[in-house]
Amino acid sequence: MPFLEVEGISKSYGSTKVVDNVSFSIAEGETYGLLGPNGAGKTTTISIIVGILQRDSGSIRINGKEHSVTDKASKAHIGFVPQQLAVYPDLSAVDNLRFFARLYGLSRADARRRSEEVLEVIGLSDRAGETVSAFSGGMARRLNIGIGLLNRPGLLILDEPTVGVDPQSRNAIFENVKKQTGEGVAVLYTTHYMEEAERLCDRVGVIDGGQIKAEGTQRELVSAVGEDDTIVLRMDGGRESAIRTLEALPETKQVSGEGSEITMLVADARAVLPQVLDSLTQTGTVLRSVEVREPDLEAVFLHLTGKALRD
Ligand SMILES: Nc1ncnc2c1ncn2[C@@H]1O[C@H](COP(=O)(O)OP(=O)(O)OP(=O)(O)O)[C@@H](O)[C@H]1O
Repeated sequence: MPFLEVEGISKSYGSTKVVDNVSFSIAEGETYGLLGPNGAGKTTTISIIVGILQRDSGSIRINGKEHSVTDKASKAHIGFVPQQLAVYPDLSAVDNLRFFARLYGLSRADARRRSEEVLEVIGLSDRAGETVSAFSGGMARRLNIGIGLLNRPGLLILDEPTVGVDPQSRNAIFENVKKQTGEGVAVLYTTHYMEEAERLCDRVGVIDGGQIKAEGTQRELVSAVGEDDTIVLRMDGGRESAIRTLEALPETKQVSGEGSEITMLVADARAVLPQVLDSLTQTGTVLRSVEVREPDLEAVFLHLTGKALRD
């Protein structure tokens, strides 16, 4: 049973549908990415799940039960890290955590204990007493994530958590997310960065104009849109005979050569690579290098929406 089940949620402003019949589910320990450009409807979808906004229709189940934002137990399943920083700049990191832990209803002693644990998780234990206004953007964002972890949520929702963050903090954020999924937390992660969706998410929902256009693992999405893989082979000589060998393989869609390089298109490079290497070895071709290029989510997005993912 999935931990989060979103079914057919919609939201309109006036006559504009900004979330249009969106459905997806996330299992325990799974990271699900909502990938789409600015204005696609990611924040609105999240705001509905968190309860900041009301949906016009659709249903949400968490841990098998109808999710109601007025139900404390239901809300306690969710840890939410908003796009905008929601920390007090004049307080220290530890005081921020203790304050929010008390807001979540933890006793004073539990709030202290949990704040120390969370500082450890987000890697800020040695900066705990420093005022947040002295933090870098990335450190403040890690603290923001820490607040989302205080109540040990089963579902962690992060809205574009790496925007404007330095590479080191970005990696720390990724590690935090992986640590959480390792402990069984279901993660909903929105981004307009294809690389993040590819690196972090088990499954991705491609969202545009309020609609989920396609969903699956990167591999599934790429094969669904029918983009071919490319294999680039470099060799010292014998290019023409190698091309003839490769053209004879049943899986080959296209082969072309230039200089010491051969480029071939196939549906699934990983599946045919052993055969490609075998047949070239048999005909005496000496390879210098082999490179496999699989189509990325950018190509998928372009294919599905007719536009680029980037701003
Ligand atoms: N209160 C509102 N009134 C009218 N339109 C709104 C309102 N809030 C959001 N929208 C519109 O809804 C659409 C979806 O916005 P949303 O913030 O969910 O997108 P997003 O994918 O999260 O993008 P971003 O990363 O820029 O936040 C946008 O076209 C936005 O202009």
